[in-house]
Amino acid sequence: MALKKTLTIAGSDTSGGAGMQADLKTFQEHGTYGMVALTVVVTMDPNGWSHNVTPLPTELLQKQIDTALSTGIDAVKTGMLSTEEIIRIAGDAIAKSGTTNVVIDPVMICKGDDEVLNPGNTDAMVKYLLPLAAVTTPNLFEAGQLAGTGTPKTIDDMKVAARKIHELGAKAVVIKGGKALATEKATDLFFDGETFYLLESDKVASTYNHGAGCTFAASVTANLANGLTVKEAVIEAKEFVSAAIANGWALNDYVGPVMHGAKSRFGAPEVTVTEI
Ligand SMILES: Nc1ncnc2c1ncn2[C@@H]1O[C@H](COP(=O)(O)OP(=O)(O)O)[C@@H](O)[C@H]1O
Ligand SMILES: Cc1ncc(COP(=O)(O)O)c(C=O)c1O
Ligand SMILES: [Mg+2]
Repeated sequence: MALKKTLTIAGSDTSGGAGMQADLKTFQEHGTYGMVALTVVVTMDPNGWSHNVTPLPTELLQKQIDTALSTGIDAVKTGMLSTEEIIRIAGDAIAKSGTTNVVIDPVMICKGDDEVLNPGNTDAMVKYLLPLAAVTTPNLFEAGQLAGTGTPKTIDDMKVAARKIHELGAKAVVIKGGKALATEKATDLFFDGETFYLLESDKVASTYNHGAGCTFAASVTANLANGLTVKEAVIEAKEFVSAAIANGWALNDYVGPVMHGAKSRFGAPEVTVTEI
């Protein structure tokens, strides 16, 4: 039986919760065939868990992309890209990929680490990636950077940022309020270019949410490959990640990854969708 082919152009989170590890686990859970073009390797200091990001040579990234694209892919996502050159290479790859199922997760920051990867990358993402996006999935901070509005603090701020990001070329936008937004529920704003929707689920009190953003975007990607509409894809992804967060666990004293396979094992918390 032929499977839908999903590619992630992303970094390796050696601790396994985020990055391409989250993407592959999520692709598998959605019944798609996962492939990786690796951009950077993230390692952690065993004493204190601070992150170290090591880029791979760009020629090697290009060879991986050529390999994966030659198979004919059904959907592609981007994750941690780290330099302007890598962002440009990813943009060229997506333009050549032959699929419009393109999910741009504009990773600029890792949870628990305050350091912005490379502030100059925002311009490159706007130039090379947003115009190709069927959907982009910034968190609050990333949405503020892309839109140039500063970090949204309210749903109205999120609407303004989503509209700007849509004007920059992304066909649809999900701004993840997550636990940072001061709302009772875990609230994300979905904008399809015409209508705004709130996607809400119960906020999980746990801090074991490492990899939530990658898991959400990978879920959207696999859903698009499987033929869902963008709206259907983001709603299922919200269910998928809510289940993963609700079952997050402690890997060690420093980090708690989400449980990528939770939805199929334990079911998903309820997600409500409200047009606003
Ligand atoms: N504590 C939480 N409880 C329930 N859902 C959450 C929680 N934190 C984040 N989410 C959801 O997880 C998804 C990823 O969001 P977020 O963690 O903000 O992204 P990122 O990892 O990119 O910063 C979103 O759908 C968000 O609403
Ligand atoms: C390789 C890599 N990609 C992406 C991320 C972003 O992860 P999140 O899903 O928590 O936004 C991280 C964070 O550690 C990472 O190491
Ligand atoms: Mg993220």
